Amino acid sequence: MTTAKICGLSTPETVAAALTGGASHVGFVFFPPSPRHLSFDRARTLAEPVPEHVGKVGVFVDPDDSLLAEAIGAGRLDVLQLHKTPPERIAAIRARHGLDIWAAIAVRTRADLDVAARHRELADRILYDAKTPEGATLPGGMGVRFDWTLLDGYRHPLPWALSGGLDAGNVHDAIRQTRAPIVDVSSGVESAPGVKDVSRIAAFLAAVAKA
Ligand SMILES: O=C(O)c1ccccc1N[C@@H]1O[C@H](COP(=O)(O)O)[C@@H](O)[C@H]1O
Repeated sequence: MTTAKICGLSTPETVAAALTGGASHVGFVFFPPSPRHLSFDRARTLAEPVPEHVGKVGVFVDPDDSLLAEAIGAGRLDVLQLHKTPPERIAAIRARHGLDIWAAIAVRTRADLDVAARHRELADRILYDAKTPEGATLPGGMGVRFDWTLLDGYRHPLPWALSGGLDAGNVHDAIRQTRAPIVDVSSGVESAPGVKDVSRIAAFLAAVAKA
């Protein structure tokens, strides 16, 4: 069965929608250029109602130790999702914080998948995400999708998850085609950048449950 992470939540109402709809994970972004960036106080409030069985994922872009320590404490994080973070830094973060690590791999071509294999001993899960355009402010959360057929026949080095441009209209096909164990969405359940929409969250989670 495929489960779902709803990422970039920033209000109690949308966290509640994710929990009611059966999300396995909720994502909190700690990256100031993002419209989904959270203060530590806001993260503390949002994490409060999340039950034990739902994973709280912090999303970071090559974070330093003080950001990680504050965010982990405020958001009571279970998982660190790391974008654009060099492998040796991932290893150091994992050793220091002892939390599950999801290494985000930016994918546009088959060659990009080679990066995933380098994380075999370093991460707990690979998150295949679409590569955003050259010069983009964000390495994710832009609704960009990659060619899912690149994963056909690919021997995954680790447990994995799929993200990039998913929404309620395409997630069924994404799951059927890739057999992703976890699907991850951000902009596909928004009405504007950074503005999550409870009905889109419900529709996405219903589509995942049906797939
Ligand atoms: O969402 C963000 O603002 C963000 C910022 C920095 C790194 C990653 C970010 N989002 C991640 O991007 C993917 C895909 O998003 P989308 O569904 O295509 O909008 C998702 O894993 C988010 O966690």
